[in-house]
Amino acid sequence: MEKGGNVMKKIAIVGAGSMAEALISGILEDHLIDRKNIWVTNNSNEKRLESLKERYGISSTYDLDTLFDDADVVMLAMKPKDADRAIMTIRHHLTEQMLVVSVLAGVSMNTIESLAEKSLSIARAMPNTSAAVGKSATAIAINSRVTDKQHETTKQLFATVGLARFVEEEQLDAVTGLSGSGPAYIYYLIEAMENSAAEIGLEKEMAQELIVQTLIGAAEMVKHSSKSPEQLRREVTSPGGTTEAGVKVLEEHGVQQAFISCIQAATAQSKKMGNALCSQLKVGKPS
Ligand SMILES: NC(=O)C1=CN([C@@H]2O[C@H](COP(=O)(O)OP(=O)(O)OC[C@H]3O[C@@H](n4cnc5c(N)ncnc54)[C@H](O)[C@@H]3O)[C@@H](O)[C@H]2O)C=CC1
Ligand SMILES: O=C(O)[C@@H]1CCC=N1
Repeated sequence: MEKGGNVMKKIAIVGAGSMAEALISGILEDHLIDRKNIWVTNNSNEKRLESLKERYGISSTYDLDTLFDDADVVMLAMKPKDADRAIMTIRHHLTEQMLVVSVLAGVSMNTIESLAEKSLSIARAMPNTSAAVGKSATAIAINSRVTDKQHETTKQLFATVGLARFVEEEQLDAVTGLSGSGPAYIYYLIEAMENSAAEIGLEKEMAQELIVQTLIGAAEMVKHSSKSPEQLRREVTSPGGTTEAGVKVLEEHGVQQAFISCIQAATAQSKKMGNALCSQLKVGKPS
C-alpha cells in the first residue's frame, strides 16, 4: 500500500539533475507512488536518464505525449536559465487540472503562467541540497488554484526529503537567503573549524568527526530543548573559562553581525535575480 494513499497517480519530472534525483529517491523511500509512475525527462543527456532508470526502476522518455499522458503532477526541475525554453516546449501539455510543482530558484508563479500562457495550479518550493539525504528544510508557496488535495500532495512530496513548511510567495526570497543557501554557510563554518584543527595540533579526520558530531548535537539541543540558543550558549560558557575566551574573539570580529549581513545579502540577491529573470524572460516582475 502506498503511504500517501494515492496522493498522485503519475508524476512527470522535467529536468533530471541532483534536485530531481533527491526527490525521486525520497518519493520511493516513502512509497508515495509506484516507481513505474515516476517519469523523467531532460533536454539531451540520455545517459543520465538511463542511469536514473537503472538505479531507481523509474520510467523515462523524450516523447512528451507519453510523458504527460495521465500525469496529475508535473515537476519543473531544470536550471532557472533553462526555464523559458523548457516551459515553452511543454506548455501545450500542461492543463489546469495538473499540479505544477516548481523548484526553480527565483522563478515566480506569475512567470511560469506567463511562459505557459495559461492559468495553472502551482506549488513553488525552495528546498536545499540536504534533500539528497532526506534532511532538506523546504518552504513552499501555493497559488489560489491549488486544491486541498493538491496541497496535501505537495506537502507529502516535500516531506519525503525533509521538513516542509508553507509560506507566502513574497517570503521565498528570504527563505532562499536563509535556508536555501543555508547549507553553504554551515559548510563554511565547518571549513573554518577544520582549518583550525591543524593549528591546534589535531589530526584532520578525527577533528572532522568531532566537528560534525558537535554540530549535530547542538542542532538537536536547539530542536529538543525549550531553552533559547542564547540560553544554551550561556550554559556552555563558564565564567573565565574557555568558551568565554573563544566567543569574545567572535564578538570582536563581529561574526554574528556578519551572518546577519550575509543572509540579508543572499535575500537581496534572490530578489535581484528574480527580477532579472523576469526581464530576461520578458514577463512582469513578481507582484
Ligand atoms: N542547488 C540548490 O541548492 C537548489 C537548487 N534549486 C533549484 O533546483 C533546480 C534544479 O537544480 P539542480 O538539480 O541542481 O540542477 P542540475 O543542473 O543538476 O539539473 C538540471 C537538469 O535540467 C535539465 N534540463 C535543462 N534544460 C532542459 C529543458 N529545456 N528541458 C528539460 N530538461 C532540461 C538538464 O539536462 C539537467 O538534467 C534549479 O532550478 C535550482 O534553482 C532549488 C533549491 C536549492
Ligand atoms: O545559490 C543559489 O543561487 C541557489 C539558490 C539556493 C541555493 N542555491
